[in-house]
Amino acid sequence: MRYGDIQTYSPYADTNGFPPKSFGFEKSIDGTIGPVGTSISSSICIICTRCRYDDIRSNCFACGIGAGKTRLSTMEQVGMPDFYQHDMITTIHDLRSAKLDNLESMLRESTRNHDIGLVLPVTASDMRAEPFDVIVRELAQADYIASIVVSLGVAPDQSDYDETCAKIAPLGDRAKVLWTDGPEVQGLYNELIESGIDVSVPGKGRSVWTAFGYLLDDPDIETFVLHDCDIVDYDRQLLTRLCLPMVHPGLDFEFCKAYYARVTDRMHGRVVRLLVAPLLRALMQCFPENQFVRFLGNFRYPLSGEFSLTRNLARTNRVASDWGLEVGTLADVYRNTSHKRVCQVDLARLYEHKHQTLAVDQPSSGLIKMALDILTTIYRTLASQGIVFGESTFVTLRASFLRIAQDCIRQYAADARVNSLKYDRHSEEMAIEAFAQCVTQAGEIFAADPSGNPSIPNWTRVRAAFPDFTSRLRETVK
Ligand SMILES: O=C(O)[C@H](O)COP(=O)(O)O
Repeated sequence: MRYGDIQTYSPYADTNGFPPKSFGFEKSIDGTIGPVGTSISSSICIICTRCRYDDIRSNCFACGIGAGKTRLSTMEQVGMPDFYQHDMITTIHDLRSAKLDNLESMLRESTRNHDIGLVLPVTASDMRAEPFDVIVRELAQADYIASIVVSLGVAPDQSDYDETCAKIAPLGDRAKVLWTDGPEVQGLYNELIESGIDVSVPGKGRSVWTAFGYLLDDPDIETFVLHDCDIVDYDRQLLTRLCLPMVHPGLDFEFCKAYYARVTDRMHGRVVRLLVAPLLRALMQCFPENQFVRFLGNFRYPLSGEFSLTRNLARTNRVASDWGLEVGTLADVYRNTSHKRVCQVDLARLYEHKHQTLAVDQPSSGLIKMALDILTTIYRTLASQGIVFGESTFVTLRASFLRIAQDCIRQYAADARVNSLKYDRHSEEMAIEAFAQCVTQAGEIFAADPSGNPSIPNWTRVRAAFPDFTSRLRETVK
């Protein structure tokens, strides 16, 4: 079965037209049985992860109206769960809604001889927002994480650093703030820049790369995990699911990427749904033999910012400094390991985060900038594999993209209708028009500069030139 050929109706809207997350029925507390997702009377209620798990919420902070309704865990649902596997990578589903206690005890057992380092890229404004406090509270109980690096960027003032240190104090000595805008770390960056290693572009990519360097200096850390800090309604189950595939002694994965449904009372994930999913199908039409495009097509949420990887990959992967970070990471994973060692995991939650604007007249910000960075990263990766792009390639790709994206809209509209989600078809049509323009515009950017703004070199290269760099970085952070 090729995805995209079928229409799916899912209680948790699936972004790429993949098979639904689960089929079956559930029961509301008054005994009424209905399709999964309908026993909770309001669609907004689904943003509260906890409402998914057999508890009765009288005061759901996300929606406040979950009272009197209960949802049976997936295991108790009547019907067949989604256990669909793609052809290249492994998918770890949320089949039985495993309880946090079980996951944590498995993780504690698995990490007896296996240290995990967690990277939290955060800006000063996200550090001051409510989700960060929740994240710290949850992590205080995550004793299976050996080291936590809060990589603080867009934080020019000493007070930003001081406040972050104060906020993470409950995490104890295992947590450190890596202040990327601070004078000491800037001094280290300058040293690299002067010797021709370009780390001049600030952003999430550089923050993540620097945190990897810090963790690499600790020889005990075997698994590196990363998640964003703007996740609304965070709980540490997300973290356990991201770590387990990497650390469980019975498994042999080297890279694990998260997926989830970005849904509240409507579908979000506009770039994934309206750009990346149709683009990958269009690329498959243009380059049916290309394995990398097929590999990307296996990911249910290729832009998720949450992933875990081995020490070896953290050392050998390059890191893009722009919005190409997620797709660029997948490109390096594809190059540096076997697809058999790659998995994606359902974080067993609906995921809400802060949203950026989609303003067509602002190509240097918001979702248009994100789209351009993603497209140029994909084009450059394909070119590096020997794919030849002519001007007409981008014209054809755009035409193909537009037609497929229109089909996607029809699918999302149907999915939204059956799930009682709001769906603004007009703004979705406007978005794909804007993204279609990006397809050719990114082609021009690529043609003008085929290798482009290079990614930050990998740590193997940096440590070859400066063997003591990571230990000096570590000292600086301490
Ligand atoms: O994941 C995405 O597609 C982008 O981050 C945009 O997400 P949003 O539509 O939920 O803001």
